[in-house]
Amino acid sequence: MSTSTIPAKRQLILALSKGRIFEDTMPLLEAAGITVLENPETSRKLILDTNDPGVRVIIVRASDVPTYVQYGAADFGVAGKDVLLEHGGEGLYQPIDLKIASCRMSVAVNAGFDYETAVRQGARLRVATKFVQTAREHFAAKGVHVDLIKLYGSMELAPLVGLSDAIVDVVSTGSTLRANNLVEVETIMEISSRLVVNQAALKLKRERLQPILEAFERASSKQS
Ligand SMILES: Nc1ncnc2c1ncn2[C@@H]1O[C@H](COP(=O)(O)OP(=O)(O)OP(=O)(O)O)[C@@H](O)[C@H]1O
Ligand SMILES: O=P(O)(O)OC[C@H]1O[C@H](OP(=O)(O)OP(=O)(O)O)[C@H](O)[C@@H]1O
Repeated sequence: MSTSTIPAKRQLILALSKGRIFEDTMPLLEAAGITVLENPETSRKLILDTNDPGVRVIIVRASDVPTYVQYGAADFGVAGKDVLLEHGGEGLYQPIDLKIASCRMSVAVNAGFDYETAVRQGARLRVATKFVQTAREHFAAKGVHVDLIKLYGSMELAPLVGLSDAIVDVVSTGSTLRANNLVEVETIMEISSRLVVNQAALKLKRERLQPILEAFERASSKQS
């Protein structure tokens, strides 16, 4: 059956990012009976077919997943809590914590930097991060004055070359911090990835979406 014979309200588009989110979402899709027929690591295609002619996967940057879903260009997607907090969640229904791509959001500094004393003495800190909303809220709640420097990657470099006193970044094994002689001084929050659904799609395509959401929920609760 070609996609053109499937009514629009039965066609679904899922937004995923390459790498850990794509890989960790595959078993959940399999649990819903959906197999992606192409591998984004080896193919340059951005729209991937599945064994279900009514379901396609689009490959976008991790931080762009909420935007595609918010505007309805994708019906649903998978995004980290870190990314969702920066986006704000407008237009998104977030029904399931998939408990994949688990990590934590932390503050880290150069091994020699006395963060506690700097905070206690009311120093103004320069903080480099991709997660400016989360960092702003964290330091405001602590009453710490910060100048935030927006970066798009490799945050760990910033304190090493004097761009910042501290970073706010995600940490999993801690090996990137250790390799760069940085220490974690505060955990801001635990992070995992969530299923996000376009609010209009949830109403208009509920019949098609519901069984997939239920399969994701069952499969993710088995993983935890
Ligand atoms: N080291 C890690 N271990 C486990 N989960 C992680 C790790 N790093 C990031 N994550 C989680 O996985 C999600 C996707 O990470 P990924 O590295 O694929 O994208 P990114 O490079 O951070 O995003 P972008 O390409 O938009 O800059 C993150 O939003 C975060 O929730
Ligand atoms: O504590 P660890 O296990 O070392 O993980 C932390 C690292 O993981 C992420 O980077 P990633 O591997 O996703 O590379 P990226 O920054 O290029 O996305 C994050 O930005 C840290 O650098």
